[in-house]
Amino acid sequence: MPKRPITSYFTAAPSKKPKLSLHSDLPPSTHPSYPFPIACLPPSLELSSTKPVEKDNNEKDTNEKDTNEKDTSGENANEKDTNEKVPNEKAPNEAPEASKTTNATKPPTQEEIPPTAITHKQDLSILHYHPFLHTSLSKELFLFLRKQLPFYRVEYRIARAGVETNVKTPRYTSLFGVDAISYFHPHSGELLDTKSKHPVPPDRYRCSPRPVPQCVEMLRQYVAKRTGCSYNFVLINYYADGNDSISYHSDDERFLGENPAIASLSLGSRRDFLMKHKTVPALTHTFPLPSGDLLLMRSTTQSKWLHSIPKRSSSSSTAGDSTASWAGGGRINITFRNALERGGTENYYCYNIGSGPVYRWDDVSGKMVLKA
Ligand SMILES: O=C(O)CCC(=O)C(=O)O
Ligand SMILES: [Fe+2]
Repeated sequence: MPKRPITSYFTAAPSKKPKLSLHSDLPPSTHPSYPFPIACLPPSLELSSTKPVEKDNNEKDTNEKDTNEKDTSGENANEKDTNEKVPNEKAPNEAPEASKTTNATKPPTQEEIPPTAITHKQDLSILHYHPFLHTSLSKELFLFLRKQLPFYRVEYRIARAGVETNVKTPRYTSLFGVDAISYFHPHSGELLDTKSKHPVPPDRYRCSPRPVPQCVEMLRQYVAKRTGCSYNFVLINYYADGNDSISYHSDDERFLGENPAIASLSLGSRRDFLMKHKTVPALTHTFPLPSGDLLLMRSTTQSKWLHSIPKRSSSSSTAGDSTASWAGGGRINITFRNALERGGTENYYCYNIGSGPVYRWDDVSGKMVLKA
C-alpha cells in the first residue's frame, strides 16, 4: 500500500478533535490470552523516521528542570556543564551502529539526535533521549495505543508489618512478553521452551503469558535497535490524570539480572519522573518528561536509586504542556525490560494484569470503561 501522509488520516470534521484512522492492511493481532483482537499499526505510524524534529514553541525545553519548581537539593545546578551528549554511545551488549552526523543546515531527524548521558551523580547512569520520537509521531502513537490496548486496574493483597492489606494500583497497567526460558512461536503463538523448542509444560506458569502484539512489537524492535539492548517484556502504564501515580521503587528484581538496562518511553502529558538515591538522601534528580522522551536506565541505577511518578495537582498538570489539548491529562509509559527467569513472568503478570476485569478506552465518554 502506498504511504499516506499523517494528515490524510484526519477527516475535515467540524469537531476540532482530529479523528485517527485505525486502518491497517494487516489483520489485527489475536491470541487466546488477549481479551480482544489488537489492531496493527496504521502505516502513518511508521516508526523509523527521516522527518526533521519539529520544535514546538509552546513547550519549554524540558531538558532543564521547570524553574517554578522548588529545588531544595541544587540537583540540577550546572547540569548543562556536566551532562554530555553521547552520539552513538554503546550500551552493554549493544550491536555496532553506523555513525550518524547531524547536518548543521537541516534540522535533525529523531534518529540523529544523540541522547544525553546523565552520569555525574553517584551510581546514576541514564541516557536521556530528548526526544526519542518526534512530537507528532508520539501523539499518534499515544492515541492509537490508548484506544487499542487492554488495560487493568490491579488489586492485590500483601502483608504490611504483618497485617494483610489490600493494595489498589493507582494507575492502569498492561503487559506483554515472556522471560528468556520460553518464547512464542512467531506464527502459531504457541509457548515453547527456549532450549528444547517443545511446548512448555502446562505447569510452568500459573499465569497465561501474552505474546507482544504487532503494534507493540514494532515499537519493541525499534527501541531495541536504537538503544542497542534486547527486551523480552513490555510493561505499559496509563496515568489517566494527575491522581494516577507510581510510588518510589526500583526495578531491581533478581530475575532481571545484575545492573539491568531498562528503557522507558513517555507518550502524552508531561509528568515529572523523580529519582532519589537509596542511601544518600541529598542525592536526587528530576526529569520533567514530555511526550516522545525515552530514558535508558543502566548500570547501578536500579540497585542504588529509586524512582517515582508522584501525583500532581490539575493546575500544575497543564502549565506549559502543549500536549494537554490532545492527551487530556493522560500519559502512557512503556518500559522495555529483559527477564532472564521464570519468576519474572509470574511476577509481572500478577502485578500488571492480575485477575480483575479489563478496561478499554472509549472515545465517546473520553475515559477507560469496563469491557462487558
Ligand atoms: O511512568 C513512568 O515513567 C515510570 C514507570 C515505572 O517506573 C515502572 O513501571 O516501573
Ligand atoms: Fe519503575
